[in-house]
Amino acid sequence: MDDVLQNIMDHAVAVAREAGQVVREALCDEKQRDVMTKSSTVDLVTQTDQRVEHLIIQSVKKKFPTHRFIGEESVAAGEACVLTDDPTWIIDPIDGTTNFVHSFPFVAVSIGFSVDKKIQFGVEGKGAFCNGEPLQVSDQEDVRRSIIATEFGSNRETETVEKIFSSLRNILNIPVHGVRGAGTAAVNMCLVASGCVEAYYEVGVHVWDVAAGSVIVEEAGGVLMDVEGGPVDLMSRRIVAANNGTVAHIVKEIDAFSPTRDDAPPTQ
Ligand SMILES: O=P(O)(O)OC[C@@]1(O)O[C@H](CO)[C@@H](O)[C@@H]1O
Ligand SMILES: [Mg+2]
Ligand SMILES: [Mg+2]
Repeated sequence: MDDVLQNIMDHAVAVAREAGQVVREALCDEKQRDVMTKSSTVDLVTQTDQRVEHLIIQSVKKKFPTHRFIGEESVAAGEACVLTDDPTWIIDPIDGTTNFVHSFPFVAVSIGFSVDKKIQFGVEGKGAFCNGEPLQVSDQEDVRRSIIATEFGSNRETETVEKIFSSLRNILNIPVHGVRGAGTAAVNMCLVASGCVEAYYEVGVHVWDVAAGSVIVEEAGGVLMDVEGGPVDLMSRRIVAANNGTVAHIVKEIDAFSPTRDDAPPTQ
């Protein structure tokens, strides 16, 4: 990794730790978990999400004034969600806000950094690490001996819920050892990277949920795919992250659909 990128990554790690501390403290303070809603009554946000995103963006802007941002809460406030070739920080200040609101203790501060529309950190084969320890995906080749992670998302339209359950039924019927969900895409992807689960899939994620996790999975030796096979498109809101190409064949069991893309022009 060149010095410039290393410098950017060091800053990302430092600001993620600072943000994590704010989230940790807010978990113990009911007032900081006061809930508001966004696209639906189950799409939650708190002042802490907004505060943490602000903290990260201000900190980065000070050091790298020309860089661009895609932040979950900035997009919710009306900013464009467009990935250009420019250096861009892709931020989910709290991935797992529902967990956070309920003190269910799995949340992540998710920060990805892209240049030329490619997530950069780790792409040079330097590996993925958790507190200095290298991460490695599971070597399991048999999907029947696998744990698969997924989520139910926040879209409760009948047709969407039917498709989610249809995929889940197909996967359970393989049969797999188990199905799990941490309530956060970023944590699910880190679980794939650390070998605790063999694969994670979801339709309905956003680019800020998966940008950082995608490179962590790849650097830990895993593969990314679209839910119908083929290359993943981080703006498509569909993802499969697996330990290897064999387990990634769960794509055959997924009842795929196409939510509105993250980079779709706003409707008038
Ligand atoms: O809203 P948040 O807490 O940042 O995102 C969390 C989450 O709902 O986003 C994904 C679906 O959009 C799910 O994987 C995950 O559970
Ligand atoms: Mg999220
Ligand atoms: Mg979030």
